[in-house]
Amino acid sequence: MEGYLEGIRPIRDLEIENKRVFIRVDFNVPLDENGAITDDSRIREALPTIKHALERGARVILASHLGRPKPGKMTDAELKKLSLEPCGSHLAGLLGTEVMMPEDCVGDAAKKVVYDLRAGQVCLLENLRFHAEEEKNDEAFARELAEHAEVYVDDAFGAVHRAHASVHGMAKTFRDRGCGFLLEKEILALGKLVTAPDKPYVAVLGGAKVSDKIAVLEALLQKVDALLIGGAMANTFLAAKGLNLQASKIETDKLPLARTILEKARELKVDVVLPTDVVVAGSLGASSGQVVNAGAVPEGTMALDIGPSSLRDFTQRFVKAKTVFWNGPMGLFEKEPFAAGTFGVARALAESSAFTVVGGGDSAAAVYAAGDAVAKKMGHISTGGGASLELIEGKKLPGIEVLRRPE
Ligand SMILES: Nc1ncnc2c1ncn2[C@@H]1O[C@H](COP(=O)(O)OP(=O)(O)O)[C@@H](O)[C@H]1O
Ligand SMILES: O=C(OP(=O)(O)O)[C@H](O)COP(=O)(O)O
Repeated sequence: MEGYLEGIRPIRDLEIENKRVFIRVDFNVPLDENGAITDDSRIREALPTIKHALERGARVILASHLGRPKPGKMTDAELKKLSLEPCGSHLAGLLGTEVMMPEDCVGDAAKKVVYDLRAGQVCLLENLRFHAEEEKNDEAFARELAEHAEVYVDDAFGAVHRAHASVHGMAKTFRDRGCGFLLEKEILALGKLVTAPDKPYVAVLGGAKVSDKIAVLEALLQKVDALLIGGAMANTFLAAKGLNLQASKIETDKLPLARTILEKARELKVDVVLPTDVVVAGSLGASSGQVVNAGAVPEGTMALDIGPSSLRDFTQRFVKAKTVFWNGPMGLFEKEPFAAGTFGVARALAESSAFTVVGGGDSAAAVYAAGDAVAKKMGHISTGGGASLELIEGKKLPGIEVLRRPE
């Protein structure tokens, strides 16, 4: 896996005893309308790094963004909904220790909490994006954040594709900088898919939009032996092959691109497997669906899931595979009548002996929704949606590159 971790020191090699250690985490978790956390996996995944630092007597300063606040353009009440307070309280429960929470990430309030920390104590700064300077990678803001600590650790994989102050600008000011256990695990798992995947390598792509995933489709074509396409994305490909998908979600402006991708796949001898049957209904809110041949979608209906034959075709590909990457649901899996394809792929991957990597976003949520037993059997479930796709595309990510040190 040479390359991806080169020059990056893992936290276990950093001297952190009694030091003030800034750990950038990604606590950008989904919240319900009452502000309760609906999926705490990003917080749980950061625990090994936080515990490691606390057990070694570090003074731990955690920082994260939450959502996309627009400081100056949102009311105080709207901003308050994006406070990290629920994450801090939840973390305190998971750690069984107090988590101090200053009301800001910089300024006197933050400094007081940070400088009063004793060895083995932890604080969580307030949402970094309450300052517009965070997303602008503002130098002065980055310096203010950097003043909090002597060591910088990035464990926020979900945000490494952002050149923001807490991920990029401040990191380069530290001689002692490195990655946490989560970031290391993500880089190892996803980096292996880019550099040396065991073959046969199968990619399963789904979700709503071809346009969001063009770059990753093109990058994957260079690496994989088979590309299985489901979800609304498959509709566009089926339509590109001349099938009438009726009222299904299709990106008509992407039909030429889908044809180009199919052509390229033929040249590269990559098998593209599209659904042969689909589950259709008259509307997104329908209480049941009907399985039909992909070439016989009835007028006025839309394809909302892959059908059982398609699921069998897909599953068969996992049997011989040594590596599988999955991103994007196979259908409208949030609705029970259209969830079988997505959960079926999740269960089949759990049973497969291949090294299975699930890209973040909806596919990770679907794996967790399929149950603990399914999630535990995956090789790796990424905590980053956008970040995992950009890494798979082979892009250099600012939050990773900045951690490299030449010596
Ligand atoms: N056939 C379909 N018709 C309508 N919506 C679909 C279909 N297949 C998938 N979706 C929807 O696409 C969304 C996920 O798309 P996307 O954001 O591209 O995936 P991801 O978050 O995994 O990258 C889900 O909300 C899912 O319900
Ligand atoms: O949730 C995140 O991204 P993801 O939805 O692509 O996984 C990260 O926390 C980054 O957030 P951003 O896309 O608002 O910069």
